[in-house]
Amino acid sequence: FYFYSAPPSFKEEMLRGKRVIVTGASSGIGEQMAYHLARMETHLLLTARTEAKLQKVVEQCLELGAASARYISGSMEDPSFPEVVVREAENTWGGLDMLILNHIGHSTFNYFDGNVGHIRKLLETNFLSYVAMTTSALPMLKESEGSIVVVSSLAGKVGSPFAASYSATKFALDGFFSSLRHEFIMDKVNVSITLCILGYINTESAVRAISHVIRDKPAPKEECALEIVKAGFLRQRELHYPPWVVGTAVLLRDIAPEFLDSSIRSSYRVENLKRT
Ligand SMILES: NC(=O)C1=CN([C@@H]2O[C@H](COP(=O)(O)OP(=O)(O)OC[C@H]3O[C@@H](n4cnc5c(N)ncnc54)[C@H](OP(=O)(O)O)[C@@H]3O)[C@@H](O)[C@H]2O)C=CC1
Ligand SMILES: CC(C)CCC[C@@H](C)[C@H]1CC[C@H]2[C@@H]3C(=O)C=C4C[C@@H](O)CC[C@]4(C)[C@H]3CC[C@]12C
Repeated sequence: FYFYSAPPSFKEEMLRGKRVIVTGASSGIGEQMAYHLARMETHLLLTARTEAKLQKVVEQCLELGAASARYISGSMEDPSFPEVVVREAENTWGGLDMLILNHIGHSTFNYFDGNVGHIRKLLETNFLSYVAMTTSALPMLKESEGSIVVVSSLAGKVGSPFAASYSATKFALDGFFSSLRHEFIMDKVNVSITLCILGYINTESAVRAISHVIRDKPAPKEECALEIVKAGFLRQRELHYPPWVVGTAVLLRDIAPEFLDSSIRSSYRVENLKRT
């Protein structure tokens, strides 16, 4: 009840003129967040690797009413790229109100194949780049008393088969950002950190990866994106979306872990998984 009781009221006008970075904005949930933020008349800096897609998303954002919209393309697998993105925001706006960390590198949905090198790369993209962007953006966020939004997953709160590497990078986010939140509060740094715990969402890449193995119906990416933007702006500690699925799983994790584990295992159609 504590988590899902009605949050303080949110009005779209509240975000007008805010300066926001969205990573992984060329598709899926990141793209949808960009559209919501555009309608709310924010200034947007979008990033991902694929320039052609970013160009289209930026055009659409301008049509929807963004105060301004631009992109910078590059890979978060490159350890120097996070700082490049933040510099771009600094040079164009001279400040920043919200940092939305959402991108993920490619991972396959299957048995762990022993590829340690892949985990190392995935940690760079899914975890270290989040830390690096936060570090570079912190002076600007302190000044604006802004917000950091970290997009994670149910697989970052409970273990799930066939996503071991991915899950490790998402658990790392919880450890790092939940510690940092304590420090901000103790140090009177007024920058909020919102950790978003998402269940299965109907983005193209997720549906392609798991629809043959998981029976559950995915939740809509448009609504998911709006809930993330709202939670970040309202400076909520965590977002659980969809609330019922994620709320139940997180609760069961602590009071009935073996029951949760067996329900997770039985939600997979393992026979449809091709061993690689
Ligand atoms: N969909 C789901 O079921 C769930 C999603 N989530 C989380 O939601 C977030 C968004 O997921 P979703 O929208 O489904 O993902 P998508 O695959 O749709 O989008 C991923 C984004 O990241 C970008 N990206 C990929 N590789 C890199 C890279 N090396 N460097 C920089 N950017 C990169 C992609 O663009 P490009 O290829 O152009 O670089 C794209 O914009 C993720 O954090 C994910 O973990 C959590 C739980 C469930
Ligand atoms: C109570 C239980 C039934 C809940 C089980 C939840 C399971 C089914 C859900 C919760 C989070 C989901 C994963 C996720 O976060 C993101 C991705 C990345 C995408 O590119 C490929 C799919 C993948 C691995 C999802 C796979 C399915 C997961 C584990």
